[in-house]
Amino acid sequence: MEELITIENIVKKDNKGNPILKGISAKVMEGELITIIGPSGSGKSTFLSLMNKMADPDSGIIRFKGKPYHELNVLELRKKIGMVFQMPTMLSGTVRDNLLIGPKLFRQTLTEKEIDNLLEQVALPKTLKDQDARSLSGGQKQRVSLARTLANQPEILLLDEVTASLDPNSSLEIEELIQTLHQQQGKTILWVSHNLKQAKRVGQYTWVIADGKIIEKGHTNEVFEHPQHEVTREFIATSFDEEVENE
Ligand SMILES: Nc1ncnc2c1ncn2[C@@H]1O[C@H](COP(=O)(O)OP(=O)(O)OP(=O)(O)O)[C@@H](O)[C@H]1O
Repeated sequence: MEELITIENIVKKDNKGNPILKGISAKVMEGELITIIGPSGSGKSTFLSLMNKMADPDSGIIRFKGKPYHELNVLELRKKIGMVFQMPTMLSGTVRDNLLIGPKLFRQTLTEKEIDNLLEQVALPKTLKDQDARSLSGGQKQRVSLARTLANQPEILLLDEVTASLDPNSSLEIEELIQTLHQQQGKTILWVSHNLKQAKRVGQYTWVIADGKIIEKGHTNEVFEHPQHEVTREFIATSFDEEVENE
């Protein structure tokens, strides 16, 4: 399997010069589904935002298929490495209009059949394409948001807490859709999740980010069942307790 993203010792500072990411190195291989967990404020979202060049590291290098990010066209990169966020933002217009946004950036369009296929991939009825996107439910908006990213046929999906704003049923449905994309289409996925049960359920590999560093990475079951790092042990124990209390 090809090495898609290579991350070499990246440091990212906040606007006051304090480091948020303190030297992260890692590799993402084609077809992997990696869940990223860690305490609040540890740098997970910042890390993900560097992966599709929404921000640049202060030092270190990120490569896509061996090519440094700074040599790549940003739009092309974001087409190949798509991102979905916690809060699905619908632009004004219909579901169809929203799905056409990405291709339009490349002076391309989608046929009705392609639109139908995208809706099918995210388990939305075709009839929804003429509906005002802003009138949809939270779960439907997140599906459209996912379909909008898929319209660019990305090789990698970056998911930042994509089920956190959804009710438990919608959350599970989105989770299943993403797993299907991984299993049936072999999509490579980096998935930041606060929900540890979800991170454990869906992950093939898990990275733990704490205080701006990856302190642990490995097969998901290993990381959850036999964490090597004391911070991981504590984080998993306390977070699972909180999740149980919140149910
Ligand atoms: N643009 C910014 N300017 C200044 N500080 C920032 C900026 N973005 C993030 N930070 C800080 O960097 C740290 C890491 O934030 P980040 O959102 O990446 O963490 P996180 O692990 O995703 O947190 P959470 O789990 O709560 O979403 C935090 O202390 C945050 O306040």
